[in-house]
Amino acid sequence: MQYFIDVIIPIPLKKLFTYGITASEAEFLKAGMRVAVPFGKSKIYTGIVFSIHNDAPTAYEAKDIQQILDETPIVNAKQLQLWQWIANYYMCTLGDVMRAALPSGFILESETVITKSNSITIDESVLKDDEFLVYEALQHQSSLKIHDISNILDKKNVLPVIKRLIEKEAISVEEEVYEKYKPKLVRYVKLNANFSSETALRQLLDDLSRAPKQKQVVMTLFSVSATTKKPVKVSDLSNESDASSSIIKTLIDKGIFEEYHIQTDRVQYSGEDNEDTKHLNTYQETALIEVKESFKTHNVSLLHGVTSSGKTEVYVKLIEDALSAGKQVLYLLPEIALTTQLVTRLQNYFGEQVAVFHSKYSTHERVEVWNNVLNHSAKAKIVLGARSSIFLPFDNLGLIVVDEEHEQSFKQFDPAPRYHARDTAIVLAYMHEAKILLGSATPSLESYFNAKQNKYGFVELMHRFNDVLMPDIELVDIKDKLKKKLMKGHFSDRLIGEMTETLQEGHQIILFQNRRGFSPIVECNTCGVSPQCSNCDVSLTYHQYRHQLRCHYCGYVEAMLKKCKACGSSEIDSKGFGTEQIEAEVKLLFPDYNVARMDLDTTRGKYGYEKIITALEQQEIDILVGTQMLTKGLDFRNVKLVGIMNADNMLNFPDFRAHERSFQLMLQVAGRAGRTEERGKVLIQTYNPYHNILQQVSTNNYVDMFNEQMNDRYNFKYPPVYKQIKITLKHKDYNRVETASIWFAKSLRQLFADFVLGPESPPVARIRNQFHKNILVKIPKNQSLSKTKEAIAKINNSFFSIKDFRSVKVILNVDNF
Ligand SMILES: Nc1ncnc2c1ncn2[C@@H]1O[C@H](COP(=O)(O)OP(=O)(O)OP(=O)(O)O)[C@@H](O)[C@H]1O
Ligand SMILES: [Zn+2]
Repeated sequence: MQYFIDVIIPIPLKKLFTYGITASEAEFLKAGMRVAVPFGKSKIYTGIVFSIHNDAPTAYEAKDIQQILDETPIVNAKQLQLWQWIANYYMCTLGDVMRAALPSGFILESETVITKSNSITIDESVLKDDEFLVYEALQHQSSLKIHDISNILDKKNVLPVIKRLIEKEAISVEEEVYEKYKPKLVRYVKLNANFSSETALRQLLDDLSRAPKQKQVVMTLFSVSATTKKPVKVSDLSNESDASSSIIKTLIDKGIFEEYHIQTDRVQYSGEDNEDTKHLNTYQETALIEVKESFKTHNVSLLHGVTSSGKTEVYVKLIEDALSAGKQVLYLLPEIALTTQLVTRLQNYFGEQVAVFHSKYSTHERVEVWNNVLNHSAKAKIVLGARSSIFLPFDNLGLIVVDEEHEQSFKQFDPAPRYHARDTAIVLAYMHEAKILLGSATPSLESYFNAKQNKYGFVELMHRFNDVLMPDIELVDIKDKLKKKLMKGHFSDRLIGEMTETLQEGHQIILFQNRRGFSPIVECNTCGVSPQCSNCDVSLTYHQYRHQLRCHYCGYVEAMLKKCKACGSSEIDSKGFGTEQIEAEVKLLFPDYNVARMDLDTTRGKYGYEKIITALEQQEIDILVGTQMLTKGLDFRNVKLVGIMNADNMLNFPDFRAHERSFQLMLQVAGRAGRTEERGKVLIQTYNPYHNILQQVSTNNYVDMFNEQMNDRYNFKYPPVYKQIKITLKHKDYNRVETASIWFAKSLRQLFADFVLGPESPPVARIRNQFHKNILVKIPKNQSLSKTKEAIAKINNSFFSIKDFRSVKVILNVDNF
């Protein structure tokens, strides 16, 4: 009998690839293990075993695998099931999903770069001959590709050697990957078990009466362990008892204390201010009961709770329940909201059971969390993570929380899989028979719609914690202010007045400047030409700080012009305003106060964002100017005033969700004001104070907004009323992409008639020298989504059988909003 495996390879192949294995390999292998497999002429990939069977492929001769890389599966059956759902629903390949799902540390492949490990020096005698050859080569070259190593060793299958070298910590994969891989060990002490009986203990204290310092330390250990019920760090004990570490050492040497180590996670949990969970107020209590009640009839529930109502505390109670039922918990958040603020809050409740999963972590840190979840480690009972944490190897989920569920960043736009983490999490919860709670102060229309349709359970929490009033929101008409000459730069007299008062009272201020679609561009005052990116059809953005012009699409940079390239005039002006300019103006208006700025430029680096947040918390900053980043569920104690510099540019953004998003954004920023005792104040500057959305924002009227927007969605056939698939075609030759997109749209129209829109050139028609064309397919509720996708996939296949179109890139984006 012959044995075969179907393998997922991390490249976009339409089908799984079949390889031959021996009978004993067949016995050993399980789905979810990694194997090294040859592919194409000389490539080797890390693949995941999908299934084991006896059917030889008919279209090709199965090659043999090179090597088995795992002893036990690193991907479980539920994950493989989820991967299939994603590939199917989002119209991509299992290879695409695999690449997104696995931390890159798990995927060795031909393109992998190997470097010398710089952390330790290796005892060369432990290296086998082939290992030594590679190791030595790396003493002379800074990095090697896998095929270089193949050449050095003169054999094809080099992955086992590399794997051994990694295990011996002699090499690193992809520079940063292994450099930080050194578990941090923290010293703890406990009382030796010999003294656990009361008599033994009394005896010990008697014996120690002649060593009062030591006795004191023993007593402190007692009281500390009694209050925290957690492991006691040597450092904490030394602080608490005011004793030097040498006294603790004496106690350890005498066998009275036992010393032990715990490997701490990368995100340090500072067990110091160990809080018991807070008591819920009556509103929260009611909401909690209602959520539990809704879970009796629904798997998914939506918690609509106004800003600062204390949704987090409600989640905490639900998490406690899931944990005590022995289940795992996933707490999903938008990337940017994953700050120490929330991490610390949860760690105060759940200690080291919380693991954090974040894209700013090195792949090795991610591998570590992966393994902790896989092995049911006590350190990963709760995973707090961004989008990609839905891919972790859970096998026993009891609860998923999706906080800030309206956030757009849960959707991955590029590359494939173009999945939405909230929607995928719902499927994940279903597979585990777990409950899932979506929470937001400003729910997405689709979730609220589903709740109204009773597809989801629905719970409201409409009171701020502490009974603080919702902030007072005032609209300031800048057109009128301009006419009356009451504007200084971008600041109205109202805003300046409120700012002055707030600062005098010792409170802090947040100024919000939406950047999207309104970046500062440069224009020649003489001929009106503004410098364009040479690769993309957009104007370059002016960055004052570096005195540069940049393209936000491709990253192109040039120095700021001295003269207009078109007419040579030196009268060049910057139009529009970004955060930088607001910051500069504030500094002039309020020279005696500390001003800081938070946007993509100031928050690079792993902790860039957190540094600014901490500075604001510590009140080192009086006025913070920032973009969207400011909106993500942050909790500040002393911010009293929020200014929204210009509401109009977000409202006018060409997107069917622009109004919904503006509403969410403004209410979220407004929600940062007045979260403790005093009511906060929000000023919104606008040219159009009668705009419905602004009226709805100022009265905090979600329901009005919902009804009005839903009306538009019905009328114009948009989600959540219709489903939507966007097809983007790209090519460097405009004519080719145009012909191709016309062909594609025509084929679609034969099936879907009026529900096909386009092809259209997007507002930015050329990016990185590629021309784009978009086609939109709208799918009414009564039309089968899966049949529609099948039909599109078929058209896509015929498309690629046309020779002229083969070089055109086609992107399918399901739920592209
Ligand atoms: N039961 C409680 N006891 C004590 N403090 C509480 C309680 N509930 C909430 N708080 C405090 O109130 C503040 C707001 O709570 P939280 O951050 O959970 O609100 P939220 O609903 O998540 O708001 P947002 O949607 O704006 O993020 C926090 O500082 C929190 O510590
Ligand atoms: Zn560009």
